[in-house]
Amino acid sequence: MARKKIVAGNWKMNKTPSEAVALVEELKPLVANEDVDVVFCVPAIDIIPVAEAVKGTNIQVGAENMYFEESGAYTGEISPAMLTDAGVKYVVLGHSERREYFAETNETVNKKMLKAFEHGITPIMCCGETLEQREQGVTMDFIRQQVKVGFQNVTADQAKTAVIAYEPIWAIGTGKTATTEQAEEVCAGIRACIAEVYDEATAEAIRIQYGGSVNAGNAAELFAQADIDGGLVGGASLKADFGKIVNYK
Ligand SMILES: O=C(CO)COP(=O)(O)O
Repeated sequence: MARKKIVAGNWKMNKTPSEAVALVEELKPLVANEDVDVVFCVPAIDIIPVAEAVKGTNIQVGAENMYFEESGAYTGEISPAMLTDAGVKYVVLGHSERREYFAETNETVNKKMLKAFEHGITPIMCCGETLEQREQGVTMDFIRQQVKVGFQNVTADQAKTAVIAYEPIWAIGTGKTATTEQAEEVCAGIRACIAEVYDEATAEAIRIQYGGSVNAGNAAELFAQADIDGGLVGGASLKADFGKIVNYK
């Protein structure tokens, strides 16, 4: 069975609540496409107004991070129950920016993965190599470790519903997209890794996105690859171009 494509915008630290609502209103008609899962992953403070603004549309709301405890003395953090109560269906975990600036590790990503599943939130787990790692020829070793540790104790049934985003760090926000061949090669490698950890059925079901300078011009070719099931889009998710990416065909 063909996997349904999933195109998610990662707004990062952009848009105040009122700007967020205005952007949703602008994008709503442009992203109407029932053949694709469309997700807006937005800053925590924008989640409630965005959830309200997307009511009655095909757009799902995602968070950009989440903590792995239920509640308590964790000043500044957001719990899984807070997200689900606000209508969140997806959460981006382990984005390279969180790994670089906020000390996220494979182990904390794994704890968050387990919590997300427990609460019925679909994780979009990010992985990806640095330029140095690519040049050293260790891309797949590094990514396999991110995936294997990130999925520790995740069941096959849970893994089947998960999303993995392959985002080469050197392609994020740089305008430098991985070539279609490079992107497909790694996404196929991630699927093979899932097949090893679980089984073929899980590898066939899991959705793998490419992220890193996806735009209206390159989406169609990237999403046509056998192992690329959509995209995680940064910069281009904040403008009308996102509609063209969702309607890439
Ligand atoms: O980090 C990304 C999405 O999570 C990619 O960002 P850009 O699309 O701006 O390169």
